[in-house]
Parts: sequence; C-alpha cells; structure tokens
Amino acid sequence: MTDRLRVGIVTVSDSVSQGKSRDATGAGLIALLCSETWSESFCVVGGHEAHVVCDDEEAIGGLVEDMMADGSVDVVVTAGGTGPSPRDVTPEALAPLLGKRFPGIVALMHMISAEKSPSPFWSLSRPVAALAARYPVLVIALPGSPKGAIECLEPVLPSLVISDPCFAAGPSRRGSKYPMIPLAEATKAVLDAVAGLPSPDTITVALEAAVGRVLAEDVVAHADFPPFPASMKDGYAVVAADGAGTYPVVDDVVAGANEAPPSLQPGSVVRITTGAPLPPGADAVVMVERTEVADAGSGDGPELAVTILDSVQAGADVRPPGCDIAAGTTVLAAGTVLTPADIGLLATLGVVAPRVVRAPRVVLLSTGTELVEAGTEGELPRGRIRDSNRPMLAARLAALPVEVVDLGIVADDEAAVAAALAHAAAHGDLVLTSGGVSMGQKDLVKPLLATMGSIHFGRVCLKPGKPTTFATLARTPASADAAPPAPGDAVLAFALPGNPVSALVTFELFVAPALALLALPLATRTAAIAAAGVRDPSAPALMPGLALAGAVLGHAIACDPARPEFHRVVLQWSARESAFVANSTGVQRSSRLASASGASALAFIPQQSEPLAKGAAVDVVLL
Ligand SMILES: Nc1nc2c(c(=O)[nH]1)N[C@H]1C(S)=C(S)[C@@H](COP(=O)(O)OP(=O)(O)OC[C@H]3O[C@@H](n4cnc5c(N)ncnc54)[C@H](O)[C@@H]3O)O[C@H]1N2
Ligand code: MOO
Repeated sequence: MTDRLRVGIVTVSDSVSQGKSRDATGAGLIALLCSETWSESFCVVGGHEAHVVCDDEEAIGGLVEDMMADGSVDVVVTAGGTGPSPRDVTPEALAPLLGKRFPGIVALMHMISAEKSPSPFWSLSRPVAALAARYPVLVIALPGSPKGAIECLEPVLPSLVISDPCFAAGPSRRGSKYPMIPLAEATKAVLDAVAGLPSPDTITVALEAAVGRVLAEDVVAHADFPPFPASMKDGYAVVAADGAGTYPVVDDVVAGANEAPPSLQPGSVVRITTGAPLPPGADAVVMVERTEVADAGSGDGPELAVTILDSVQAGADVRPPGCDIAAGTTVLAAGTVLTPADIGLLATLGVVAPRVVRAPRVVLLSTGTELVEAGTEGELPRGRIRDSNRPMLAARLAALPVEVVDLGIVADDEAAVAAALAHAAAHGDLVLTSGGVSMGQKDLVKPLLATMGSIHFGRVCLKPGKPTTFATLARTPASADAAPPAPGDAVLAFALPGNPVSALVTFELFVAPALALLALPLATRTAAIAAAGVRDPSAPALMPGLALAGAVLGHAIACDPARPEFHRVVLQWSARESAFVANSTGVQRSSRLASASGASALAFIPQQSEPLAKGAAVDVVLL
C-alpha cells in the first residue's frame, strides 16, 4: 500500500436524500476518520460531505458500484438501511457486488453494539463487511444512527488498516492516483494558481483594433463632455423666465458653427439645431413642434418672429457641460473588456491608441495516435478519426482576447508528447491539450505534466469531464539567451479529456474564465478573485466570470448519483411561466458533439439518485 486508505462514505437515508434531515451520521463518520487518531491511516474521498442516497436497492447498488469502478476508493463505508424494516435494503443492494465476507468484523460490530446499546434492538441490525467481487475495495455497511455508526466503525478501523495488503495484493489496485475532487476545490485550485501570476505586459493598439481587448489602465476624462451647453432639440433657444409669447428671432445657430453667437437678450429667441452650443444668456430650448411662426419674413432666412406656445423651466432640453462625461472622472477602468460602446467613449475622449493587456498566448495541441487532420479527405484508415477538438477549441479561442499557437496533432508517443509540452511551456502562457488524461496505457499527458511542474488536480467530480487535469508548469526560457522568467511566473496547463463534449464543457467551465482572469491587470484580477469568494465554503463552486441564470426544466432529467452533470440544454423564454425553460439536446454521451451543437446553456444537474422533475428549478451556465 502506498498511502492512506481512501474511504468513500455513503449515507443511505430517505429523509436525508429528500433534504428533510441533516446528514449527522455522514458528518460524524467523516469527523472520526479525519480525527488526529485516524487521519494518518485514512483519507475521506469526496470532500467534507458524504454521498447521500435514498433507501432504494438499485440506487444504492449503482452508487457503490460507480464509486468502486471509479478507482478512487479503497473502502466504501455505508451507513443506514441495515435494519429490519421493508425500506432497509442496504445489505440486499450490496450483496451482488460482494465477494469474500469478513464475519469477524461483523461479530466485532455486534459485540460493541451489545455492550454499548441499552436496548436489544442492535441484534436486528445487519451490518456487512466484505471484499467487493470485482474491485480491490472493502465494503462496510453500518447502522444508520450517528451513535451506532460511529460506535461500530471505530473498533473495526484497525482491522481495515491491516486488511489492506490482503486485498490490495489480489487484483492489483489499478485506480487513478488522482483523487476525484469536488468542483469547488477544482475552482479554488485554478483561482489560487491564477492569483499568484504576475500582471500581464501591456501594449498600445490602434482604436480600430481595440474591441475585445482588455484595458490596461484607467482612462480619465481631461475635459467636460459636452464641452459647452448644447441644445437637445431642434427649436429655439430662449430665456426661460420670458415664458410663452411671441418673440423676435434674432439669430440662427447650427451644430458645428464655430462663431460664438452674441448674447441672447430677454424678450428674444435664437433658432438652434440639436447639438449646437446655446448662445450666452439663453437657458432653455423649446422644440420647434411647440412653436408657431408669427412672422415668416421673406421666407429665405429664418423666420422673423415665433410664438412660443408653452413656458419652460430653465435647463429644459439643454445638456450642460460635463453632463455626459465630467472632467476628472474615470470613464473606463483598467480591466474593462472593450465593447463597441467603449470604443466610442475612447474616441470621444480622443484616445486613439489605448493601452491594453498583451493577449495571453495559448498553445493548443491535440494528443492521440488515432487523430488525423480535419482536412484529410476520403475514407480514413481503420482506427483513425479526424481531430475535431483542435478546430473546435481554436474556434472558441478566436472569440477571446488571446493569441493562439497551434502545435497540431501529437501522437501518443512519450518523446513526442514530452517535446510538445516542453515547447508549449516555453512559448505559452497557457498550455491547452486534449486527450491522453485517462487510464489507458497511452494516456501520457498527466505523468509528463507531473515532471514539468505541479498537478493541482487530475480528476474532478464532474460529468462530463472527470479526467480534467490542471497543472502549473515551470516556464522555461524559449532560448538560451532569452530573459529568465519573472519570479513566481508559471505557465498554466489544462489537459482536457479527449472526448469532444468533455473538452468543450471543461473549456467553458475552467479555461475560458481562467483566460479572462489571466488577461486582467493584477489589481483587477485580485479584486475579481476576492469578489468570487471561493474561499468561503458557502460560495458558488464555479469560476467567476461565468454567466449564470436560472431556468426550469421542460421535462424530467435523470440525475447521476456519483457526479453532478452539466447537461446541454436549449433555453426558450416562456412568457406564461416568466422563466427560461430548459430542454435537453438529447443523448448526453461525451463523444456525441451533437449534444453541444445548438445548446444555449449548460444546466447544472445535481449529484443525486432521484431524477429532477419537469418544472424543477436549475442553475444554468449561459454559453
Ligand atoms: N478505465 C477508465 N477509462 C476511462 C475513464 C476512467 O475513469 N477509467 N474515463 C473515461 C472518461 S470519463 C473520459 S472523458 C475519457 C477521457 O479520456 P482521455 O482524456 O484519456 O482521452 P482519449 O482516451 O485520448 O480519448 C477519448 C475519446 O475521445 C476521442 N478523441 C480524443 N481526442 C480527440 C480529438 N482531438 N478529436 C476527436 N476525438 C478525440 C478518442 O478517439 C476517444 O474516443 O476516458 C474514459 N475512459
Ligand atoms: O467524464 Mo467523461 O468526460 O464523462 O466522458
């Protein structure tokens, strides 16, 4: 045995799974295994909460088998469902999965219960201790009460420690060495790594090329806009105090005229166009529709007199200087992703070469001996498929403020993958691979990344996307005479699963938000990460920057008791329900890219045994 025994805990309870009661038993068992006495021998897989499943034979068996097949546990401990009532079916659910039994462990549990329990009820409890038939996993089924479960487990823990070599030596332990961490932990690992990176370099770009780029510094207005009191209507500049009545038209001012008009005296008006500067002395504008011609004059020039039909307040239909942009204000903050409106603002201020952040460089490659270029024509040799991930990810990256270096397809050959990753780490800010991160003998990416830096996670409790891997790599200088990397500088590496849907979904969940943060000036990035509050366990588990919304399901959706799922859905607004209705894109297999085609969102389907009913509220990540 290499390390501590990895224990998965399952609470079997209708009331906990329906949210009617708190999982005190699961919490108690986790606390016991994490206590000072036992934490050197055991670690709890799956974070700080037990898996919860209802008292249903199929659901219990399915969950426990998934946990064992996953390779992330050495021991599964269930609590609950061992009593005599009709709903107590844990031993029956486990029976088909089990091989060798350990009656001694069961006898020990009964002895302890007899000693500690005031009532004889313990004798009706049916605890289980056995080795799984098909996996090197020990299965222990405990009674469900917090006191009973803890009392039964603690005395048998020494037997579990000594039993390990017996079962690990049989069918060798072939699970992943990477624990399957919860989404929130994965998010935190990415945020911690991004937070520690230096501020990106900055460059200036022409205004026409600046849309979508990230502003590197605050842009402050040095003058008021409008720079003069400007008319908001075509009509007549007036002295508001004059009120309604007939007045001579003494001048005509149009937008753009650069001659200062003479001061307007009370008892007279000036014809004016929208955007023209108000003559000194005028304090309001009356739109032409609220006037009548009193004396048209010759008809060639402005009318000689008009009747103002309504009296107006001072300031009516006038934009005072600085009302749109006041001198001294920060118009655009560093970190703003420039939109067309922002380009207009910069143009207003006369900023024609804004300083922006240098686009992070993403080095993209696909791994897989089976892959050929998308452009390969005709029938492919047996076993070969076209590389869809790289064109797909490149297309997605094209919508982001990043520069892409395409390293093409790399065969599953250790030397070739190692060389490609080393080149990527020398030339990129972020390395993005797909394929080669699961359990096959040709899945080389994880071990190679481990030699180049630190792997922060190698599996995430997520569907699709379980083998998603995130590492930070030491930045290697691109050439011998290149400047050494800045202290603390590192290259982010995301090794996405090869299944195309898994690659796309995990790109959306981790890579796109990480790139957005990477492209922020340090102060803005730090603030964005702090605002995300991922260090607060009650905060949302997703990366900041994702566009979240709520929706109701258009139909029931089955849930996975082992992993939360990001189900591809099409959202449609329902005026009747005043809500977005989410409808599945069909079979969600992670090789079936059609499930992502046309999807407008990823609906978060929680990890649970019961399906979500039609109309259930779900969180969605907008795509
Ligand atoms: N024993 C286990 N096997 C697998 C597990 C597991 O837990 N235990 N996890 C499965 C899951 S979940 C996923 S997702 C995949 C991920 O596998 P890899 O990341 O190692 O990817 P590959 O094996 O290289 O490829 C998987 C699949 O995708 C196709 N592929 C790969 N790259 C591309 C590409 N660029 N364009 C199109 N299609 C691609 C490849 O041909 C495979 O069909 O592992 C499961 N296995
Ligand atoms: O987790 Mo894999 O990405 O389901 O297919």
